[in-house]
Amino acid sequence: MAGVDEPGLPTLYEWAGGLEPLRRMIDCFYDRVEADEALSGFFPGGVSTRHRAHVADWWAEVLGGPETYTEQHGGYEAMLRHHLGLDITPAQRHRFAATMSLAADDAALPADPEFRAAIIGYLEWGTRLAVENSRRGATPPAHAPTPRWGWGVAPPYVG
Ligand code: HEM
Repeated sequence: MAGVDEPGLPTLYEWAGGLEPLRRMIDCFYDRVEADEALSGFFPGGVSTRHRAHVADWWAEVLGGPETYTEQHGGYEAMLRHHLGLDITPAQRHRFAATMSLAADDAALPADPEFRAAIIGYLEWGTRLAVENSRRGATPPAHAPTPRWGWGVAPPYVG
């Protein structure tokens, strides 16, 4: 899948180094979540390998990689379904986002400001939507494409 940026720019997926580094980030993230008193309650019994793989596939697709989540795991509709009714609080959202930022460091993802700003932008957006969609009685769009994220206002500087 092409990125959403100007032609010639690498996708965020390519810049990250492909699926393996994203899997590493998600693994580091859920290892932290399992030990986190604010977040572990969402995953009674721990976070399965299957769950970790699905979430890594979601991130890969959003960042411009292969469309595995849409083709094999149910796409936007499945992702949405998993969050309905979770009733995520703002404090839990913040911990989730901060923990993912730490996990990006744990996994030694590229640390340049442009890449990190872009993925944190997606994280902030996605977690805030997750809070809204998880509220009791929420009526989010039933169908939507899997989002695509790009570099936004700060692509890598090419001198
Ligand atoms: C950028 C933000 C987020 C992304 C990209 C994301 C992604 C996903 C995806 C793709 C799934 C489904 C995995 C599958 O298909 O098996 C999922 C499930 C889940 N997510 Fe999120 N999520 C986000 C935010 C959150 C937040 C803020 C929380 C809670 C604090 C949360 C808690 C959960 C839980 C508990 C499940 C599993 C539910 C179940 O198994 O029934 N997520 N997430």
